[in-house]
Amino acid sequence: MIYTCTLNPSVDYIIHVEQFSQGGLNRGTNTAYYPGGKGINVSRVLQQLGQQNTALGFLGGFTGDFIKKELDKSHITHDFIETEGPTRVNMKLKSTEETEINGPGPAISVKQEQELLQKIACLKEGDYLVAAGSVPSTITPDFYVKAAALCRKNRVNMIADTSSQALKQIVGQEVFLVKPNHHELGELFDTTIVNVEDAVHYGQKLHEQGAEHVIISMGGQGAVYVSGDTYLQADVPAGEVRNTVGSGDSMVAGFLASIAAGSKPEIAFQTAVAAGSATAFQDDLCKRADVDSLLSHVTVHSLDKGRF
Ligand SMILES: Nc1ncnc2c1ncn2[C@@H]1O[C@H](COP(=O)(O)OP(=O)(O)O)[C@@H](O)[C@H]1O
Ligand SMILES: O=P(O)(O)OC[C@H]1O[C@](O)(COP(=O)(O)O)[C@@H](O)[C@@H]1O
Repeated sequence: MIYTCTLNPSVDYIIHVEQFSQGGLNRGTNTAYYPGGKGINVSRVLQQLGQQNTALGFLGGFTGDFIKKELDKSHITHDFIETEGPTRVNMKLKSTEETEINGPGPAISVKQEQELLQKIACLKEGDYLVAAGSVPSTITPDFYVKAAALCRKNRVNMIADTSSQALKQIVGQEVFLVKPNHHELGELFDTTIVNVEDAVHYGQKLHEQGAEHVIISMGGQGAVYVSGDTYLQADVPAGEVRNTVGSGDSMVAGFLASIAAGSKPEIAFQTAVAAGSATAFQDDLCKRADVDSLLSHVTVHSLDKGRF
């Protein structure tokens, strides 16, 4: 069984403004609301790709109700812990540039945090837990480390997609997959990742420190995969980019859906890139048909390990 865990979900509010003027009155041309937060995005794409899963985490208020209704509409099982305050609204402003404003999210009590850890402690051998997104400031900063310890104890495959301090803490833990983007990877090692060589070099370090599979996404420059003796690089297919919010989450879902269906890592990586790009090429997250039609346009090359 696959579980996703979103500590700080969001309603993603997309607003298009033709010429954004800072400090002025701006009127949007079109708007949309999507259930968001990294784990929830992974749940939605997994469902599209035929993998039933359960979404865990914290939700509250009218925004939390919206997310639950949307998940119900998509037939995604969920088991959230209710917060008193409302789930945040993250604004994604589309103008000549993409600007994101992600809120802090509601307060979470120690009791609520314990409740979630108890749910994670009940997962069974062979299950997958996708722990994705930022850790709210009101819970213990090492929440993902605690989750990783429970997963290791119960032989649950943990996937971590996070950034900043939470990513730093997960390094050194035995996890199934980590998927930083190249900015997050650079921040982690206090460097700048400019090319595939850099991505492989630092990806290797994550693998050596406990991550079985490592994917480094590089936006329009494609992605790199590192595990054992397998080093792969993929280019992105051609297409018109409409909205990259959720592309990274779609990659995680693409990889996991493919692995859970019994594919080899090469195919799972190709599916991951197809799913990431399929999301980038439309307003909402990708649909199964989009991923299927992009798959053959994603070229995956083996990289010679001796080069690194
Ligand atoms: N400009 C783009 N063109 C095509 N695909 C893209 C583009 N930007 C992102 N993607 C797809 O989405 C994946 C994840 O994007 P990235 O921005 O690196 O992740 P994140 O959303 O985690 O920051 C990429 O590997 C690629 O497959
Ligand atoms: O938990 P964080 O880091 O604030 O991120 C939450 C945001 O990330 C998203 O999950 C999108 O993530 P990606 O673009 O990295 O795939 C949005 O849905 C949400 O608004």
